Amino acid sequence: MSNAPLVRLDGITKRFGDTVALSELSLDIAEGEFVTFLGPSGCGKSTTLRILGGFEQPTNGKVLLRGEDVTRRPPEKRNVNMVFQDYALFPHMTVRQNIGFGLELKGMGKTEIRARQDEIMSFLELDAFGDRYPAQLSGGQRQRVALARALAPDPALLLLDEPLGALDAKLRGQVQQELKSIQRRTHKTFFFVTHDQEEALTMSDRIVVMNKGKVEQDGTPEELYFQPATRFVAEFIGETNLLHGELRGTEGDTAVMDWFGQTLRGTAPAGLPVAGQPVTASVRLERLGFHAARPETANAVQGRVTGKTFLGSRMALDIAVEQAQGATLRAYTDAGTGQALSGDVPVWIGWDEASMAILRD
Ligand SMILES: Nc1ncnc2c1ncn2[C@@H]1O[C@H](COP(=O)(O)OP(=O)(O)OP(=O)(O)O)[C@@H](O)[C@H]1O
Repeated sequence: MSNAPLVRLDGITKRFGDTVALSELSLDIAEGEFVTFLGPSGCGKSTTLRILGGFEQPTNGKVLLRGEDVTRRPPEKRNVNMVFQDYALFPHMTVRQNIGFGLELKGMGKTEIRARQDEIMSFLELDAFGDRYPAQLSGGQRQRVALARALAPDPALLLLDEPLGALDAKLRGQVQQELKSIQRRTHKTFFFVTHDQEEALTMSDRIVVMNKGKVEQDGTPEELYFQPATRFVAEFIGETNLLHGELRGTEGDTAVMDWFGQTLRGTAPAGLPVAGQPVTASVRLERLGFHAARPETANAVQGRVTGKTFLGSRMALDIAVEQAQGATLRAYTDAGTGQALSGDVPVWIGWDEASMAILRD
């Protein structure tokens, strides 16, 4: 069984009465991965986490840990630990006691517990807070104690349910970096749940985008951002241009589409509709380039700047593409280029094939 993935979810369906929270979800997680489950409210993220943790039973399907079926095994017998959004620290226990709690449950001896508490407090820079109670800590420190308590028993898998939700924006960014660095240093497998796409892009090795109880797309942050397979993913992650047109055909990984009389080339996911059908393409704002003359890029159209938004280090431009019946594009450019472009003179806009993903609906 040594080749088995750390976690395998095998055809998990979960129903609550008439609600289908998860529908035949299958997923492997390798040892040491930082996997983020991303999706809108109600898509089944917490339910998946609860099933992995043993707090909930699936209606159908299996949960395997290192190849072993643990579907019916209670949480304390799984070697999996969870960090909750509200941390769930014991208010009447000190930091040291909170960290020791899981170790006592495991039946560790006093000396061993003390050594492990010291080790984990030093690792997470909590040494100075051992005798404090949760109420005497800042939000970020409490978050670290929750993490220390969950890591102390050395679980094979750590489940994190929106653990940064209670932190303000500035602290959140800092704790994101910390959490990522802790994951790297411990080589632990983190399964992180969030509905915040930016957080997912920043922290993860791999993102699983969920929609209505199903996996919408599973890939690296770069793949999901630049090669979204579906319209849902393209719109959920970052800002994008959606170009509505008609599919001309596919040649290997390339798809050719007609966009109001303009022929455009992009990357094609598996399962595209047949030629002649309406399709949507996604191209990110920062992938559009401005040129005085027609560029050599696979895609080039002429347009006029109709609006400018100053964003500090860069500028967002709205462009009307006259050759495409006035359809609009939005692009980011540096502030200097943005300022120099006038709405009176048409400008060429170019982007390459790899920058545009043709989407499945
Ligand atoms: N105990 C329950 N009883 C009935 N329905 C439930 C229960 N738990 C979850 N659901 C339903 O299952 C679906 C998935 O819920 P889940 O909590 O997994 O979503 P989520 O993606 O974690 O959402 P959020 O981001 O809001 O936490 C929802 O429609 C929810 O209403």
